[in-house]
Amino acid sequence: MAPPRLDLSLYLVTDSSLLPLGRSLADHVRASIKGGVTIVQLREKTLGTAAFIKLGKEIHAITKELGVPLLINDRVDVAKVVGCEGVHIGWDDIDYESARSLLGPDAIIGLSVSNHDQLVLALKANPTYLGLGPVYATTTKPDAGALLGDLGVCSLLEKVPEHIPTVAIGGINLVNLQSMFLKIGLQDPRTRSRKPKLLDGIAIVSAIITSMEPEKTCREFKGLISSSRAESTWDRSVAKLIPLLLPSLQRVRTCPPLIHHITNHVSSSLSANVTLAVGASPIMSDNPAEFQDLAALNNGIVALVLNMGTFSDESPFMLALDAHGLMNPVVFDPVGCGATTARRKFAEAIMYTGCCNVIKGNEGEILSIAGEKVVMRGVDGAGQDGGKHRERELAEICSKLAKNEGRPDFDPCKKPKLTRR
Ligand SMILES: Cc1ncc(COP(=O)(O)OP(=O)(O)O)c(N)n1
Ligand SMILES: Cc1ncsc1CCOP(=O)(O)O
Repeated sequence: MAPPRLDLSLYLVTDSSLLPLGRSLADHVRASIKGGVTIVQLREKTLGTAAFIKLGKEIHAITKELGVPLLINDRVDVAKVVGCEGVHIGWDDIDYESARSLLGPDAIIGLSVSNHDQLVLALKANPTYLGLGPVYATTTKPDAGALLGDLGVCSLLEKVPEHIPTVAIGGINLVNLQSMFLKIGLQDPRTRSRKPKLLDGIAIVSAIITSMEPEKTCREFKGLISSSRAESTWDRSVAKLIPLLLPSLQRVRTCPPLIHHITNHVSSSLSANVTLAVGASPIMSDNPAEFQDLAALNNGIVALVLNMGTFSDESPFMLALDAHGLMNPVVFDPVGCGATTARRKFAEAIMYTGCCNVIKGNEGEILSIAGEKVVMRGVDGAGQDGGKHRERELAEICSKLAKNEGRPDFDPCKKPKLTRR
C-alpha cells in the first residue's frame, strides 16, 4: 500500500522555552494535533543529546498514536535513535545527501530556503519539501536573516517545480494569515496542478506554542486554511458563503482591527459607520505625519483602505502604502478608474507598488486597471458595454491583480517602488 500523502497544511514547529508557564510540551502537542496540526517538528535548540532523544521518544509516542509524522530539527542522529519519520535541515547542518543516506529513501527530509541561491542548491538535492522563510518578522529565530515578505515567497515559488511541496515559515499568525493567503495562495490538494505554484502549508512556532488554548488556536488556523481553499471553489450560494464569512466576522469582534481609511469626502462618514457596524475601529486620515504611527497602532492589527474617489495628489496614498504596505492588509478601491487618463495612471501607480491585497470595484474599474479600454460614464459602471462580464470573471481578474499576476514587467523581488520613506 502506498504511504499516505504528506499533509503539510498546518505544520507545528516546537520551542518548549515559549510554552505558557506550567504547560508540558507533550500536552501541547497532543492538543495541537487534536486541533488540526498535520505534522510536527521537534525544534529544541537548548537540549543536549540525551534529553533531546528522551523528549523525542515521548513526543513520537503521541504523534504515532494520533497518526501524524514527527521530524527532528537539525539532528539526524537523534531522529535515527527516536525512530521518527524524518528531519528538517538547514544550510549549517548535515548535508542533504548524507542525511538521505543515513535515514533511507522513505524518510521525510525538509530543507530550508531563504533566497534564490539556496533554492537552486535545494532543487538539486530534490528534498521531500521546502520550508520558505522567514516570511515576516519573528523573534523565535534571531538569526533568521532577511525577511522574504509575501512577494519574496511568490518569487521563490515561481521556480519550485510542481512535485516539491512547500511551507511558509516565520512570523505567521492568526492576524496576518488571511492576508498572506490572499497574496501568495494555498494549494488545494484536490486540484494539484496549478500555475503559478501555491503553498502547501504553513509552519508555525510561537502562535501555537505560546497559546493558552492550543487546540482552539489550531482549529482557528484550520478554519482559515479551509476557507482560503474554499474561496477558490467558487460555490457562491448564500448557504455556503455564510459559514465562510462567520469566522472572519467573529474574529473582527474578538480582535477588533483598526481600519485606516483614506477615502473620498462623499463616502467618508458612511465608510466610518460601516466599519463601526461590523465591530472594527475606523480612523479617517490623509495626514502623512501620522501614517507610520497608525500603521503600528492596535498591536499591529491594522488594515488600510484606499479609495481614490476624489483624489487630487498621489503622495498621501503612496506614503500610506509605504507605512502599511508590507505589514498590513491593503484594500484598494479604484473609483472611476477608466473615466479619465489621470485616474487610470493614478490607479496604475498604486497597483504597481505591489501592496494591494484586495481590489474592490465595479466592472469598468476592474477592467480598466486590468489594462482593458473601457468607456465609463462616471463612477457608476462600465458605460455602454457594461454588464458583459460575469462576476466570477471579474473576481478572478481582481485576484490576479492582487497577486500581481499577468504583469510581464512586474518583478516581485523588487521592493515596492514608493515615493520616499
Ligand atoms: C519548516 C521549517 N522551515 C525552515 C526552518 C528553519 O530551519 P534552519 O534553517 O535549519 O534553522 P533552525 O530551525 O535550525 O534554526 C525550520 N526549522 N522548519
Ligand atoms: C524556524 C524558523 N525558520 C525561519 S523563521 C523561523 C521561526 C518561526 O517562528 P514563528 O512562527 O514563531 O515566527
